Amino acid sequence: KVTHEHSEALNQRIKEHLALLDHSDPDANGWEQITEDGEMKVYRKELVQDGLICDPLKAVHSVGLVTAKEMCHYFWFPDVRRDWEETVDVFDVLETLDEATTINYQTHKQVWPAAQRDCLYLSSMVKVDNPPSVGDKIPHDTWIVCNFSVDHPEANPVSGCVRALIEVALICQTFITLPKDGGPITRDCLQCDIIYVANVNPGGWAPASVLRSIYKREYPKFLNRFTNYVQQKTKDLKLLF
Ligand SMILES: CCCc1ccc(-c2ccc(S(=O)(=O)CCO)cc2)cc1[C@H]1C[C@H]1c1ccccn1
Repeated sequence: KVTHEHSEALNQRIKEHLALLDHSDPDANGWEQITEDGEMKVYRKELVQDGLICDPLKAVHSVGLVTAKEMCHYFWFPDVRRDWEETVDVFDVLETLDEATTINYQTHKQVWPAAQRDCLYLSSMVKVDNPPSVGDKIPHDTWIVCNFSVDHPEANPVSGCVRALIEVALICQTFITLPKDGGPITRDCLQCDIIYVANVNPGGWAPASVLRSIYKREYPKFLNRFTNYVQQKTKDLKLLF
């Protein structure tokens, strides 16, 4: 397995994010629920670092009809980013490190009165081989996409943008309910549990009220839009495990 210069950092972050699979009760540990929409619950912590709003965000969700690999694939796959991302203007893949790892540059639509933000990050999709089992449910497969800020010599930043720093993970697990009649596994047998975490450092000052209202509005919208997108995209395709 060929590694790249960020392999160490990636593996370290995956290890840290997988600790989330212990499904420690998000209502504990100081998480404040900001949204509930069906199976989707969104939590945040209020965190100010160097005067900047860096609220950690965590969302848990469970959706039918799709597998963990499909969810992670469409979250990672650069070619479809624009189909579901609506807060991103410029999006470029600067480098492809391997068949599941790219370095991306993107700008986010400006939200007045904050300056426009851009992000330069590594994005990698990894299958988790021996995930910590959770309670009595045995996942069929577990996949993770990690997006975290890196430097890159070829970044040609859009002038005027403030560089935001991100630490994001999407962890997905497929649970299968075998059909009673012993028939083939269809999409109706699938349930995909999702844990999404995002730590965004805005990189420069922005009004706390503006940032917190953006996050409260944008994260639930993005999670609903993205999960619906994957269900639509995969409904007539063979199941991808
Ligand atoms: C001042 C901070 C600006 C800002 C920086 C960064 C991000 C952001 C970056 C990456 C990811 S992702 O999950 O890795 C998907 C790939 O794009 C999500 C969010 C969002 C915002 C702001 C624009 C807001 C927002 C919040 C939530 C979802 C989408 N957009």
